[in-house]
Amino acid sequence: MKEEQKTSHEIHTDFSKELSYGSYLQLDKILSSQQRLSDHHDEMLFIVIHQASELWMKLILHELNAAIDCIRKNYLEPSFKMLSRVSRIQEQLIQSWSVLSTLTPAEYMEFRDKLGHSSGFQSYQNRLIEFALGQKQAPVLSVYKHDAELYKTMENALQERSIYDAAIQALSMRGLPIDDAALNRDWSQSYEPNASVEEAWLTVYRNVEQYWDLYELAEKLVDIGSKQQLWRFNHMSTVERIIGHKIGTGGSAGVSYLKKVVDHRFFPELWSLRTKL
Ligand code: HEM
Ligand SMILES: N[C@@H](CC(=O)c1ccccc1NC=O)C(=O)O
Repeated sequence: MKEEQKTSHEIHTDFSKELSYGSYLQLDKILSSQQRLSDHHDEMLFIVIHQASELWMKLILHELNAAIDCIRKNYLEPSFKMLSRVSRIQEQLIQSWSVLSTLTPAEYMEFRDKLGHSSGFQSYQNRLIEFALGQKQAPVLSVYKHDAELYKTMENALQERSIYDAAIQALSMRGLPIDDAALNRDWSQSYEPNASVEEAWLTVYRNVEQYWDLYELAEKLVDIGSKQQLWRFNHMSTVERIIGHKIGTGGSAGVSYLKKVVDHRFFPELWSLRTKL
């Protein structure tokens, strides 16, 4: 005789000793971390958007750092999957501006004064992503000087090779001539464009059948660099929509500062080569 069908409810009823959904995901911690400083309804949106963004940034860093390790070992193929994932996460982050733009200036002004001098400028995960993508700015570390452990972590991250430094090393490992200045440099400094690097990428783009993997790497970097700029642009325009040209809580000029940030280009030769093709 056929065994009587059990409903999904009957299969597991005693969860008391087992790992549960909530304990595995530590939802007690995550879902008790939305503490509003005002009793204004819209502050919840503000907190959740930031927390969700920081979680996605955590995953971006996890993927980017693993991709850098792969590229440095010349395992380009495995890095592609991670870099594609980074790109998709960036799309999620870009989408979050659409949710935040439902916050009107009047709603934000209800609780903005509670934020004091705190600001996204202090997001260390955002700085770690910028460092991993090659935008090294030592002065931004000064905001962490009151936290010795974090300061040390950030100083160490500043000294690490970026994904672009790893890609340039991969060009060299493939026999493409690269100036020593681009291969052995002070990694804590932002990368300066170099003619030999542009020439090497041009060789890759002109001979794709011979350098297919480097070509794919380059295009993945362009995807990530342009999405990072798109995130910055959408941040700037959402901020303008919400606070106009008020100065920032972090002490910057606000939107005019954010406009300058948008101008920064990651992976410069991957852009300059396009005019020469
Ligand atoms: C009402 C919403 C928001 C406003 C009005 C706003 C405003 C600003 C302003 C004015 C700055 C410049 C620094 C300062 O003087 O404070 C800034 C920086 C920043 N914000 Fe926001 N922001 C908002 C939402 C967000 C969200 C949702 C994120 C996501 C994590 C974010 C991340 C950042 C980051 C990373 C910076 C540093 C940018 C840089 O220095 O390159 N912001 N924001
Ligand atoms: N800089 C913003 C404040 C702000 O947006 C903010 C404050 C605390 C935590 C995260 C923030 N988000 C991004 O900058 C402002 O000037 O209104």
